[in-house]
Amino acid sequence: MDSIYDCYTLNNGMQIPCVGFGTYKAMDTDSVEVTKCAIEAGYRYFDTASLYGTEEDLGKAIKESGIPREEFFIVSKLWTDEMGYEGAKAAYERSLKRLQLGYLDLYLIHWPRPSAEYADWKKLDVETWKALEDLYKEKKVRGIGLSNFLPHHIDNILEHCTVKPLVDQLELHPGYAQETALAYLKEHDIQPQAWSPLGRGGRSELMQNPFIMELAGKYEVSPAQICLRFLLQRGIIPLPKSGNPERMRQNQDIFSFEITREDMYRLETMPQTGWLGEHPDFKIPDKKVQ
Ligand SMILES: NC(=O)C1=CN([C@@H]2O[C@H](COP(=O)(O)OP(=O)(O)OC[C@H]3O[C@@H](n4cnc5c(N)ncnc54)[C@H](OP(=O)(O)O)[C@@H]3O)[C@@H](O)[C@H]2O)C=CC1
Ligand SMILES: O=C1CO[C@H](CO)[C@@H](O)[C@@H]1O
Repeated sequence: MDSIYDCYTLNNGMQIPCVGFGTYKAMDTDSVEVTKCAIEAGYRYFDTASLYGTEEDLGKAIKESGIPREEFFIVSKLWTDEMGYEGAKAAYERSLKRLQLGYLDLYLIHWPRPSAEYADWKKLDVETWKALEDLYKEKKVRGIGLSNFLPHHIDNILEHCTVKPLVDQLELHPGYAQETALAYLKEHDIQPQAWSPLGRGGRSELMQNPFIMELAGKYEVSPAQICLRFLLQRGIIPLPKSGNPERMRQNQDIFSFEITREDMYRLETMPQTGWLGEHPDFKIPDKKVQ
């Protein structure tokens, strides 16, 4: 991988860029401007969701960029209150409408269950997946996948599917390595993607971790670049978000250095902070908590 334009090949033969741009909280600033800025910085892969409230502005920025649609890789996700066969199909149409696009490159189920107490999640997941399979078979979407699905959730999908998931988007960073989930994804040829790859950045625990800071000094890069390069070298697609042009640039400047095997091992085995966001079985986000 030499640049953010380089791609992995997914299990259906489709190409996916090795770095994406996250749009959650892009609404905190002017998200059309933020997205335009990210496009100018070179990003073409954008991650959104019906939850984020960024689909309309992302669509607007794409349109106004004048860059052909095919040069972008656009991913959205259906929220927990849009699950079920009919719910998922209708949600896809709403996302397309907000984005003003004719198709998405990937459409994902955002969470495997609507709440920790929701007992019948297996049935709901399969019904939702069937809708995504039909969208895929009808060629309305280029690819379909999962988000926040752990091995036991994916087992259920694999038992009932006719189309295999292409990707799974998980919280992944050096403080939360998720080895078991990653080994499972590798075994099943499902591409891992990292949400909150910077551990939510800013002055977070991860950005101030002494070992990450030591490596940043050694490689003459920032702590954020260490986190992103670490994911890249593990074959994981990071989806960093930034509203700041300098940090947008910095987050894609991760191809001119290589973390040694020894330092990779130290990063892989560093003390874990655990999950910072939510856990797919214990702490499920509420749509109102944005
Ligand atoms: N599937 C899912 O359930 C989830 C998916 N996601 C996706 O993943 C994306 C990224 O995750 P997110 O939670 O936003 O967290 P990130 O780990 O990407 O961190 C974003 C924060 O880091 C700051 N930041 C960005 N670049 C740098 C840098 N170089 N140095 C220091 N700080 C920096 C940003 O501030 P600033 O803007 O000021 O630069 C922002 O506050 C989301 O936008 C979304 O698309 C996220 C959560 C859950
Ligand atoms: O995608 C997402 C963005 O972050 C939110 C807050 O952690 C999550 O709930 C959601 O899944």
